[in-house]
Order: sequence, then C-alpha cells, then structure tokens
Amino acid sequence: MSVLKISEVSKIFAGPTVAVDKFSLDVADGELVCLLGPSGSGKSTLLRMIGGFERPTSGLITIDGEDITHQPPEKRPTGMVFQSHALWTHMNVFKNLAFGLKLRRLPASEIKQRVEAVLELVGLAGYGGRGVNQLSGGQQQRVALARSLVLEPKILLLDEPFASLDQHLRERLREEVRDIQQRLKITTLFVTHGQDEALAMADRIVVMRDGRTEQVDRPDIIYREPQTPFVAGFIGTMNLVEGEVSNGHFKRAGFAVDMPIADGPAVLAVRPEALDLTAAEPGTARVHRVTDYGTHGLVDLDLRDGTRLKSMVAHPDLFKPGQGVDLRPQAVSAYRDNQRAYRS
Ligand SMILES: Nc1ncnc2c1ncn2[C@@H]1O[C@H](COP(=O)(O)OP(=O)(O)OP(=O)(O)O)[C@@H](O)[C@H]1O
Repeated sequence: MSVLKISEVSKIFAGPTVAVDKFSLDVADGELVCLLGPSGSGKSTLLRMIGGFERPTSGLITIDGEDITHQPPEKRPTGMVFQSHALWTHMNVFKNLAFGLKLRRLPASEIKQRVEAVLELVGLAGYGGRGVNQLSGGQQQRVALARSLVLEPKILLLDEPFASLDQHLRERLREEVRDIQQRLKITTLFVTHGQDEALAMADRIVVMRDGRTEQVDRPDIIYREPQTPFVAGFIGTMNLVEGEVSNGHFKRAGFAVDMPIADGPAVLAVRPEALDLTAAEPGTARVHRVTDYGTHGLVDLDLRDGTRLKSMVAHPDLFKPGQGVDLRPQAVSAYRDNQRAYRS
C-alpha cells in the first residue's frame, strides 16, 4: 500500500532553474527509499517539497490519500532531519525534544515518558539533562533524529543527516537508523550522495539526474542491472567502454565481446569483478598497475589504444606491470543512446 504519492511534481526556481522536473514516485508503508544523485540533481529540493519547506511549481503530493501539496510543514505528518541539525543550543536535550510535544499540549507525564522512550531508542538514555553543546557531533545528530521521531511522524525525511560526520561514525549511525526505521516501521525518505549509504540502507533507490528519475529499483538491481550508462557509471566502480557493434560483436581496440544487437556505436559496461584476466602474449591488453588489498587485488590495464580498464582478481601476485593479458568479461551490459540496456 502506498502511503506517499508524488505525482508529476516540478520545481522551477527563478533563473529559471528546473530543479525538479515532473517527478513521480509512490512510496509504500514502512519503506526506506534513498534519493541518490550527483550534486544539483534536485534531491534536497524534492525532499523539502515533501516536508513543506519549498512550494512545488506544479504537481501533487498526497499522504494517505490526502492532498498536502500546499500545507505548511507543521500541518503535515512528516518529520524532517537536516544536514545541519539546528538544535536549540540554549535548551538541554530534554527540552529540545519536549518542545514540539508542549506545542501539542500533551500532559507533562506523557511528554516525559515519550522523550525518555525516544532517547532510549537513539541510544542516549540518561542524556536528557545534558546541554546540546556538551554532546559530540554524532550525539547531536541522534538528538536531531530523536526530535523528529518523538512527534511520531508518518513519514521521516532525512536530508544527508550524516554528511558532516567522519566515515566510521557515519557507518555506525546509518546502521542504527536502519535498525530504528525497521523497528518503528516508519516510512522514510533519505537523501544522500553516498552510494554506499544508499546500497546499504535502502529498500529502493531512486537515482536522480537533472531533477528526474534515471532509475528506481532495489539496490541489488541498481547495482547489477543499471538501466542507463549514467546509473552504470554512478553506482560502484564500472568499466564503461565506448565502441562499435558490427556483426554481433562489440569491438574496441582489439577487445571484442559477443553482443547480438544491431550494428552501430554502443557503450559497454562491465564491473571489475566480472572482468576475468588470463596471461597472454601479446594479449588484448597490458597490465599497468597491480594493487593488493589483502582480500583481493585490483589490476589496472590498458587496451591497445590506451583505454584504461579495471579488473578485480583473487590472486594479484599472478600479474605484473607490463605483462600481456586476455580479457574474459562474464556479465556485460551494452547501451545505446536513449535505449534500455541490453545484457548478455
Ligand atoms: N533556493 C534556490 N534558488 C535557486 N535555485 C536553487 C535553490 N535551491 C536549489 N536550487 C537549484 O536547484 C538545483 C537542485 O538543487 P538541490 O539542492 O535540490 O540538489 P541536490 O541534488 O540536493 O544537491 P546536493 O547534493 O548538492 O545537495 C540546483 O541547480 C540548485 O542550484
């Protein structure tokens, strides 16, 4: 059952800049959807329109069937956590969380009980009396999350909430948020430009480009079956090779792959882990560099025209710079302009 329905929503800023361009999406109850895309692709603008902090130029947003397109933020059943958490520094943690509940005129005993429960949920039990400035960055971000959760929103909106934190803490917090989200079964939209974050957390990923959807799918499908060269190049490491298809073969500088599509220019996409190497002289390609990561190796290699590819290998010690290799791609996609991927 879809809870949130975004239909043909656009936002055009003066300029004019089309930040979001006829964007549509249905989000199911309890789902966590990541909006992923490069800087300027319209992720934050879209989220802000759902939260009521930006007015759509056109289109419709409904929650549980109710049109909320032009409702002010405080009237919507949404809670938003921003990158800069904007906690009230003159109030302690408890007061930060209690504020919104007081506005709703809840009895003091219920406020206390709800604040304590949510502090427990975000791993900050007993921190109510602390000043906000006495907390670490990660703890402040947990308080910001708690401040949204305590109001029991129907939909949680997170706009790069961990962007200012270091890598280690970011990974920990995203696991915590995923746990909390699943425990509460709260429908969540999460903006990030971290692909790892999206792959690790999301039920579905929306890859955005220029205010539009490039692909919406489960993370594993986005990774394994990117529908466009843009998605292929944006998520994970991908070898993208421009070449020509003729007589059922894709060709580039002596590198040939069966590709039973019509003749013409095409882009071939193959993941490093799907590009097997065997030693061969002179071979189709030459090893440029070998990097041993302990668990696996990465071989940088050059086709005869200098096109650089990457291959992931189990035994990096088998390869040396300057050595010739043949390439055996296991799973490839090929793209034509404006067409869906062909896979073999
Ligand atoms: N208030 C504004 N006035 C004018 N243009 C704006 C405004 N806010 C955003 N934009 C423009 O709209 C486009 C989308 O911006 P948005 O912040 O939504 O992208 P984003 O994908 O969230 O980027 P980032 O990852 O850098 O936050 C950009 O071209 C941006 O410059």
